[in-house]
Amino acid sequence: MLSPIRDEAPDRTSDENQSPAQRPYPQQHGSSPSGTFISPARHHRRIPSINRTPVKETLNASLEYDDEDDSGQGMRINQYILKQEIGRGSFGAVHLAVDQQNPDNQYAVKEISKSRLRKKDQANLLRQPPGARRGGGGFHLNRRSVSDITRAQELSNPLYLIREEIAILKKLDHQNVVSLIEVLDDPEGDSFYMVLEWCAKGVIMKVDLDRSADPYPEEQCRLWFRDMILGIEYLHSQGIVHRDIKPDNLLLTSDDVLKIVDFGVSEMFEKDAPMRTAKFAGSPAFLPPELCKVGHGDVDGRAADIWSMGVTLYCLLFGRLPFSHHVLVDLYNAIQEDLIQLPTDIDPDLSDLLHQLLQKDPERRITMKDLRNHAWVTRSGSDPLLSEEDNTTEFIPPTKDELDTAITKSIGNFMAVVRAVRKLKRLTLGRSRNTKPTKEENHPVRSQNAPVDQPGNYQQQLNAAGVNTEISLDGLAHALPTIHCDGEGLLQESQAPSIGLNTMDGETEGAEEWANEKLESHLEN
Ligand SMILES: Nc1ncnc2c1ncn2[C@@H]1O[C@H](COP(=O)(O)OP(=O)(O)OP(=O)(O)O)[C@@H](O)[C@H]1O
Repeated sequence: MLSPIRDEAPDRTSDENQSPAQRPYPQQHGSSPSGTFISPARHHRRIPSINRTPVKETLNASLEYDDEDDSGQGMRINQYILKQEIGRGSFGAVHLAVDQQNPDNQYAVKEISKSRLRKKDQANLLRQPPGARRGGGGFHLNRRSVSDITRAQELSNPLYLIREEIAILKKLDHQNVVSLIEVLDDPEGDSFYMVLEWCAKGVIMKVDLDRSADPYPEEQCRLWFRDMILGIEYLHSQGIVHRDIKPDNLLLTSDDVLKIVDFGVSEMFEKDAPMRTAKFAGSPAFLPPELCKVGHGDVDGRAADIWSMGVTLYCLLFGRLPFSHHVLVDLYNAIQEDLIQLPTDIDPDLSDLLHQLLQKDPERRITMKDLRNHAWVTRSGSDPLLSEEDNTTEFIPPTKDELDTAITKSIGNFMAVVRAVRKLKRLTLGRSRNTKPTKEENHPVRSQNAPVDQPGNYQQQLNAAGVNTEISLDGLAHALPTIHCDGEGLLQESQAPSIGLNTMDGETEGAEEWANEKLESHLEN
């Protein structure tokens, strides 16, 4: 049941009489003010992350000061040159960084002070009953007892202090969740560093108890809310409850893709576990009513995230918090008891959604399944989101279109070679285009009699056969080492990453089989 809507408009700091949709679009957020928003491709199919490689852990990083650097910072951690500071969290600064070898590659490098982390760790420890978990980050990993963890482990590897956050980020691979690239420890210093995917437009909105912001147009909010749904649905499917969803933890890339960040208070559960938790964590203004009660006991972590999504959506739409009091007790009371205020001219679908998200009773709050199909989210069904199954699946095989349109240069090269192999076989075997080759012939590069096994020879053979391969020598040299002709298979596992296969499932395992299948179907077509 919907809670009643108050007639008065919310108290805003500016443009009191305008509905959010009428307000001027805040240019600093960088999208078209007036254009019709078209639901982006990522809402209709999962885009595999092209450059996803396993997260590196570097325990012997060195911090160098470069006196000649004119960026104002003059610092380098291994290959990362630190540029300007872009923000500050409770454990240190965040810098824009570039790769020394390839300055076009930009990253966000988050510094984490070991001493501050240890202090927080100890404070947490003191607050917990005997036998409870220890360790940093505030996680509750798999709800297992970790009493066997020794101080020696912590001392031997300081990354241990944020092991759960690293574990979570390592596990995740989704277009709406920030990627962790590397974690580095400088054994000589007080800091370690997390190298994250760079989100050029930064925090989506700065709003808190003391601050309001320019609201976004409703359609822009709908698109970002859809990103949020996909990201959080994926997290939940991985057994992760974020626990701190708020505009501060949503960043935008240069092309306006929303990324969820900061897993500092997240909890990870066994897959398919009920995800219930008694932990009190998150930012007060975004806490659900069930966590604002004294002695609240276990609550459903997913429903808690959904409430915070509601508060966040409210902020994006109206530029202010729905419940706002400086005294914590008053804030918690308001969250538990006050009705939300909405403008009278609001789209009824949006009003319905906000009431369902900010439903005080977690048992009656909208579920993710209903949320993804809600009329406001899908424009009454005319703009559906990609299916839950596609969104939460671990391994996304590329579509034929994705392969053929050469998502990456190297996949393009690979497919060009496949086409060339096919042409060459047809010519050397004197087969017509329509004759179906035998199975043995169908695997030219696997065949014992394959024409060549060296890139140079191969090029010669192609040329001798008069094949116009459309492949530059560079391309061939790049792609061919991934193919060998000894009857063992198509790809040398170690080289699979060079054609981007590891990006399909985060590992090279299965790449050979995948490539064989792809080649086979290409040869048959
Ligand atoms: N990947 C990123 N890309 C771009 N900017 C980032 C990125 N990560 C963080 N930032 C910027 O740095 C600021 C601080 O981030 P950080 O995660 O340290 O702070 P925080 O969210 O307050 O964290 P904490 O909970 O640790 O205090 C963010 O508000 C944001 O402006």
